[in-house]
Amino acid sequence: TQSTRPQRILDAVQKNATRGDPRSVVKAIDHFCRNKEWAMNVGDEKGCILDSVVSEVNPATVLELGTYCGYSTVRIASLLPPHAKLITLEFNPDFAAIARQVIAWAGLEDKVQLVEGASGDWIPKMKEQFGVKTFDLVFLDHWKNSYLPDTKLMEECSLLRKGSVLLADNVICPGAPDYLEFVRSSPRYKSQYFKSHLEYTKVEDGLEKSVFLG
Ligand SMILES: O=C(NCCCCc1cc2ccncc2s1)c1cc(-c2ccc(F)cc2)cc(O)c1O
Ligand SMILES: [Mg+2]
Repeated sequence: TQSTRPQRILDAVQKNATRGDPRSVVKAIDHFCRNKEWAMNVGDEKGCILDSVVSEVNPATVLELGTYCGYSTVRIASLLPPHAKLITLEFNPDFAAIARQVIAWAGLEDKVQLVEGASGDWIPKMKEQFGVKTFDLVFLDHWKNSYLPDTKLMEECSLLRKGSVLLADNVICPGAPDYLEFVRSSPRYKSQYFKSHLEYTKVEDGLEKSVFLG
């Protein structure tokens, strides 16, 4: 039967990465997506910026919106302190099934809770379902036109505290113009743009880091 791209990414991980070695999982996916088939992982160039923000924040609680194959999930979880928790939401069940296996191959299943469903449904249930008070870091990498409504929803659900960091992928390509305008003009956020490139290409893209001021 015809395999899907996420399945081919998982195959590349299982063939080329070492079980329990997150860096080898990241390397295997980047090699596959750069040399065989493009895929919408945050990638190595923006991934380094992601790593530096995660290390700087040193979060105890992380929310990732948009898991895909688990590439950024593995990058983030591999940098978390012991007992820290990452909740990642994925809408597509086929992507979620592959991501679970990629996260397991990296040996990070104890740090990661993968939840299947839509961000708009799950954000209001975070506290009651997962005992989360607030998120120290949120990585936005899901539907680009959901970045802004979901950020407002997280505020309304008191999931952000003074100092919570939002890091958004793809603010240039495919783009999230309404979100960018909001976080850059709101007095409740301190925003900073990290210029980079669309994963595995020369096209401009970047990450927007926005600190919630409370
Ligand atoms: O759409 C992208 N990413 C979101 C996929 C949507 C998956 C979702 C997850 C989820 C979880 C919870 N609730 C709702 C949702 S919806 C995306 C697209 C490109 C791209 C760039 C240039 C192209 F020519 C073609 C694609 C690059 C990227 O880095 C992306 O992240
Ligand atoms: Mg992305």
